[in-house]
Amino acid sequence: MPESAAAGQRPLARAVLSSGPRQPFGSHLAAAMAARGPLCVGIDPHPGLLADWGLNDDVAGLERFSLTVVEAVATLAAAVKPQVALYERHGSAGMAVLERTLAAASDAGVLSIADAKRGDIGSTMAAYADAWLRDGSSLAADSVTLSPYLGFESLRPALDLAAESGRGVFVLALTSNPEGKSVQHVGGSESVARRIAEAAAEENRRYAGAMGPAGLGSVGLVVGATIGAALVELGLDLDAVHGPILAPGLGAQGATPADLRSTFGAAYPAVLATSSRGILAAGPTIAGLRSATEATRDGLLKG
Ligand SMILES: O=C(O)c1cc(=O)[nH]c(=O)n1[C@@H]1O[C@H](COP(=O)(O)O)[C@@H](O)[C@H]1O
Repeated sequence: MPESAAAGQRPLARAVLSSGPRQPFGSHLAAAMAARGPLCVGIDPHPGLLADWGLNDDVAGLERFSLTVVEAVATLAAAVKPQVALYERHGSAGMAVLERTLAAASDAGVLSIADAKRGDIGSTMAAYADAWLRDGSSLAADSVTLSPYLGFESLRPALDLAAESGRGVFVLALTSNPEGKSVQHVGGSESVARRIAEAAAEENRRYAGAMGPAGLGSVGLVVGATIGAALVELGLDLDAVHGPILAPGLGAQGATPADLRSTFGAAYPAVLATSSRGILAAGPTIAGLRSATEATRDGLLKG
């Protein structure tokens, strides 16, 4: 029996785990990206996609959709990213489907990123951390997206619990939506986004000993593939972060693999590109989803 299952915990994605003690999330992700390529498949069960797949916009449709995506891409993608809002809109039964989706991803050996974008004052943040990052929680994923709008340090309970439990976080820095600029670019050369990147770098330095040979920390950033020249304009040094960069915007939001390479430059090896609708539109067949995933991944590898 795997050591973590023996301890009564739901195991991290086993396929990318080497044997031995639990490793930090950044090491798992680096290994998964090296083995499978730099693609995360977003699981976004939008009502329109459910309809296109011939499914009802209900809990049964949600479950069929989610488990089909996991089955199709688990051996091809470095990670899957269920979008929490699209489960939450179905109420408690929808959240139960999310739990089963996370469990299915773990069983299938693919890392999970719960796209929950959580952020609150520290005492409440501790409860969010318990939900998404604590061993034994039915919603615990391998990592979670966090919003630092209440201040990076307000995320402390999640940062500490992630480090303690071998999980990871992705903190929003430069988001893919055009409105993000109105907050994230404020401050010019001392921009909000730059402060977030510096705080993430500092956090990864604190846990540098746990980084593993691949050198990826477990505190990642979210930086959209659609941001154009913002990294240069704002002076963000993503190399110094030493963590994974989750890059949404590929496909449905218009970014191409070539955009990713030009946007991220020397930091590209740390970039985990994520696409949801661009791949999900190829369903409902497993073969369709697999071929869209492979084509997207190959595009990223070739640039
Ligand atoms: O944190 C995210 O994943 C995220 C951050 C961001 O800046 N932009 C962004 O699109 N996302 C998420 O990434 C997914 C993008 O979906 P597609 O546009 O369909 O590929 C959605 O689930 C968004 O919520």
